[in-house]
Amino acid sequence: MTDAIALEKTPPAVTTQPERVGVLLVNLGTPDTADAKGVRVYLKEFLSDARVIENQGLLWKLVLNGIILNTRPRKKAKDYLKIWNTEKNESPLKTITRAQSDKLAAALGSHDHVVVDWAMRYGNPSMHDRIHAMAKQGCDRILVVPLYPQYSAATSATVCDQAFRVLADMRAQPTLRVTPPYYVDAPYIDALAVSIEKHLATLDFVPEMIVASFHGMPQKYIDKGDPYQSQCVATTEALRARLGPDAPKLLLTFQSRFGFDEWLQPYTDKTIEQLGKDGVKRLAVVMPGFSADCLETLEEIAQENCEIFRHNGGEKFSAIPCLNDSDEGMDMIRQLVLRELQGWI
Ligand SMILES: C=CC1=C(C)c2cc3[nH]c(cc4nc(cc5[nH]c(cc1n2)c(C)c5CCC(=O)O)C(CCC(=O)O)=C4C)c(C)c3C=C
Ligand SMILES: [Fe+2]
Ligand SMILES: [Fe+2]
Repeated sequence: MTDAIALEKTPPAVTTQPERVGVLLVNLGTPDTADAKGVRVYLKEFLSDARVIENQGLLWKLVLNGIILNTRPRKKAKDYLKIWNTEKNESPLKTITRAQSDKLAAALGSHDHVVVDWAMRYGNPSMHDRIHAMAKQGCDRILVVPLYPQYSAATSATVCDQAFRVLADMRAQPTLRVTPPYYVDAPYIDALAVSIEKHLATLDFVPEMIVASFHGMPQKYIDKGDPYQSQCVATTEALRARLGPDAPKLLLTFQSRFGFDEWLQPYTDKTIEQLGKDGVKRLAVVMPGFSADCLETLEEIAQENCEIFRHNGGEKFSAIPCLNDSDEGMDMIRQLVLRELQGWI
């Protein structure tokens, strides 16, 4: 015997609109406002996801609701304010993801039955709203594009979970495809190399080395089988090979540790501190795992880690912008999407 499912009455199975194909770019999410209230709402949704914090037991619920959500939002709101896009009154992650979506739509303009849109896994615009909007526009096929070059259950998998959750109460479901991780795809590695070379050419110094800093995760998730770390290693090796032997040495590290567990090592902040102490004077940092600049790149790396480096003897520091909506970054997304749309357009 199966439980009854409350299927929605709309949209109708037969639409008068032509069949369309949706392409939905999805990034992590970010608060709607740079104040404690906005950050609290966002963190509650984010940190209540069992893909992110796997043990959602009573102890975690007490820690989350009793401590984290009462202390972290105020502190983090101050950090968000430092990087906030005041013109649009939104977080940079939203501004950049929207720009990526607009530019991809323009690049795919010749395919007039393709609808490009963007969403956030946590917060707004929600995947629920954007998938329903696509269905209403007649998209009976949707390509979901998690904007994470390296797969992890905490990022890519939760996007898939959410997409299928949204479809769960639809009577006329669109067919879904999801782009795979692209951590060693040539267009991605090329785009990273070009963006690094372009950025270094704008500096008044040559870095002695480049730190390739990826978002970290608890070591125990890797021990249980998450392939994230090995994909970060593969990206770094491919990038090193692509940059060639004359480029500054590339050093792999992991940033953004959260909580008391052991996270992937070496830690970015400790490495940068040590490099300063060891006499390195000129440093650049690239963040290949982030498709768009965000709190973790603009505040944690470009501000906090720059301070750490200078405090420990470093002199020149530069955070290399993420691929964002740069020409090379957009060309990479376009190629990825066109490859995965094969047979649909
Ligand atoms: C256990 C907690 C976390 C895991 C696992 C995690 C993995 C992970 N995150 C990103 C990308 C981003 N994370 C961002 C912010 C952020 N991440 C965590 C925690 C975990 N992330 C928190 C609590 C926060 C919020 C800020 C804070 O309170 O410290 C962001 C930036 C969002 C923004 O608004 O700008 C991104 C992007 C990846 C790729 C990843 C898996 C490897
Ligand atoms: Fe994170
Ligand atoms: Fe952080």
